[in-house]
Amino acid sequence: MVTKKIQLPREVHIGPGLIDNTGTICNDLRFYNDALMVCGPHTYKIAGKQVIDSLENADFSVEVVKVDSATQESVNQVEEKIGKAQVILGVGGGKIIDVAKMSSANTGTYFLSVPTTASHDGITSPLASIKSDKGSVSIKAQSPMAVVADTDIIRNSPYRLLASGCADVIANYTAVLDWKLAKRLQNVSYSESASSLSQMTAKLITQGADQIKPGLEKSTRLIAKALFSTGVAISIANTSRPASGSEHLFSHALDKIAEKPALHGEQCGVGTIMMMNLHGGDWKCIRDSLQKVKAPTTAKELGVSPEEIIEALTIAHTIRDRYTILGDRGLSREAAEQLATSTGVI
Ligand SMILES: NC(=O)C1=CN([C@@H]2O[C@H](COP(=O)(O)OP(=O)(O)OC[C@H]3O[C@@H](n4cnc5c(N)ncnc54)[C@H](OP(=O)(O)O)[C@@H]3O)[C@@H](O)[C@H]2O)C=CC1
Ligand SMILES: O=C(CO)COP(=O)(O)O
Ligand SMILES: [Zn+2]
Repeated sequence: MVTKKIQLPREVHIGPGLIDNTGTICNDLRFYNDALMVCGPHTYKIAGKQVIDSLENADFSVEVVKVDSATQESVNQVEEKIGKAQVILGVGGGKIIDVAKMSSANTGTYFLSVPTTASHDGITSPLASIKSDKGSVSIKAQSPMAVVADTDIIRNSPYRLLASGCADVIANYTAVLDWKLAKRLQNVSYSESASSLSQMTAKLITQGADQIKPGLEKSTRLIAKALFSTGVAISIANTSRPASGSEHLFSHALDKIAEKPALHGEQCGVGTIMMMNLHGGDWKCIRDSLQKVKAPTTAKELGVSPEEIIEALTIAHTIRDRYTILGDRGLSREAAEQLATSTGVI
């Protein structure tokens, strides 16, 4: 009988003003004395200082590492500062959470996920996306012991980041189609429950798209919960497959070649339009949902050139050894141009 281990967050705290409870949440988890906080230059000001105050009020001594990319160098930088810390807190967007997640796993330290926005579905997942010149790899790290999601901070984050989070969830549609295809053609390991949870979560966003508005607590909660449950799907699958397929390969390719890439979720959303077209599905419905939540649907809105879109489409299949609708040979230049044109992306 095949055995399986599913790692999930132990506690998920969501609500307004929760950031000030970070110290007591840590104590309740039996963490004391030393903590290491990872944040970015912006998120330090937005939430980092409050996290430090809360931890110091709970008698922690806090070390801080500021990083600006989700690279191995950043992970090393955090690991060098680990000292006697029992817990690493990632306070920020996706790249900060990935660096904290990876360095905590490498050093046998616990991890707390403190999202300052709802832009990506790595908040609760056990995998970290680490970047290098060669592209992006998805590495097994660990799930957070707790998530502390302060909806005041998330609600007040730039709406563009929240729309990007919606698009990262909408990408689940093509990710699941790619996963099913890979199961049929390559017999890859597949989980029906992870796949169903991922699809159902994407539906929550597309069916609720009309209600998603900037500044609303209710919208913030909907997006955050959708990102959490996508993370749970990733945990169940033990691979990012339920949330990352050809549309993500396209986004990772853009990150590699574009002069000024857009946000992760934004690129994945545009990728979903095109990959859904390749799957023969209802790509117009994907585009309309993205438009409703005010996420980009064109190269112009992403701020990348038509040429960069075409190039990313032609190299996307080389990014990872992950079978998708792009097949082994990927798209020819002509096919890529036709796809981007016929879906209105360029
Ligand atoms: N592990 C996983 O399963 C997953 C990982 N990812 C990864 O996550 C990353 C994408 O995450 P994303 O959050 O889009 O990008 P970033 O982490 O790059 O964050 C984007 C920007 O938003 C800023 N920011 C964050 N919160 C706030 C706020 N409250 N107010 C103002 N600015 C804020 C950040 O500040 P600062 O400069 O201070 O950091 C940063 O400049 C990618 O690297 C992607 O691969 C995505 C999905 C799943
Ligand atoms: O972005 C992700 C899911 O939304 C993580 O997936 P990757 O495996 O593509 O890094
Ligand atoms: Zn993603």
